Amino acid sequence: MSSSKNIRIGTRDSELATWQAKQVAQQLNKLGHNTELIFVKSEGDLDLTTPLTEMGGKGVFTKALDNAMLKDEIDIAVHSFKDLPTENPLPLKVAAILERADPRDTLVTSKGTDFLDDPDYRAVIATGSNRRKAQWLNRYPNHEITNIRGNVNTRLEKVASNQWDGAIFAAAGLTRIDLDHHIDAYLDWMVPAAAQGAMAVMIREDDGEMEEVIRQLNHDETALCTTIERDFLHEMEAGCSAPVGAYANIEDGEVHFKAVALTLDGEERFDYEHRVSVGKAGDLGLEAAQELLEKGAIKVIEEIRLQ
Ligand SMILES: NCc1[nH]cc(CCC(=O)O)c1CC(=O)O
Repeated sequence: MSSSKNIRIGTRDSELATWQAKQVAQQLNKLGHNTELIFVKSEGDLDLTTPLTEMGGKGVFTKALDNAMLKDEIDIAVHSFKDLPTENPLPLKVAAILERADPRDTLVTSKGTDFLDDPDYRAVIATGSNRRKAQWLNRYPNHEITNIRGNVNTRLEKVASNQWDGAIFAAAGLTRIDLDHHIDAYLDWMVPAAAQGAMAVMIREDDGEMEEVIRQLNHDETALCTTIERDFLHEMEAGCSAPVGAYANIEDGEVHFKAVALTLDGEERFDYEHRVSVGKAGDLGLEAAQELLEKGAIKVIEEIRLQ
């Protein structure tokens, strides 16, 4: 591809999405390509009142960018990989998965974390995610979860104004936009969302020229791990609103994979944990889903369908 033509990078206009798109622009600039950012508003950003779990779930943040790409208004789209549905019927594909940042969930509090040690304190914790809600209630059964929407900045303001005891955020989101000083605790015990902390770059399926450029940005280890996590999610037929977590990482040539599915009230959980050599990790996501469904996690999926 000639380096004089701009690569049109489509992104949502939130601070986090813009940061991520700029990151991709920088990497492309380093490879000698010119770039421009094109901002596209998504349904998920425009409607801030409907709970995410009721917005038709799949693709509320990605549909507008998909359409812009299909109409040839942009060449590539940058996404938080965890926001991308595992099923994509459109003639679009992921051409690169970038190196993952910190995958952990974190707690931001209004008055410190001491309340976590008081078993009688009935804390109110804000999150819009069923995965975070179910895992939190599993660990802190007498706490209350309140639903939230809105971008990272609005959610932080509400914690600061003491409306809640705390709210849960992805470490990667806060760190990328320099707000990680708000983090009061890293929730190492919480299993992250599939692909949390990773970015994906999408292209038109038939755009071979762009594919050659973009695939240079791929980070192989991140791609292997997030593929296992998303295979698991897909095989569970769980969708992004399910109380399901999945996290794979590579240590000493082995893939370590953890997956969890919980009932929405957090009372029941189904856990999977396994290590295999990198060469044998291809089917880990599928195996984990089959094992958990057999163990009883099918009820988690049925519960989410009835919602
Ligand atoms: N659901 C929105 C969303 N999509 C990606 C991130 C953070 C960045 C990432 O996980 O890659 C966030 C915010 C959050 O979960 O707190």
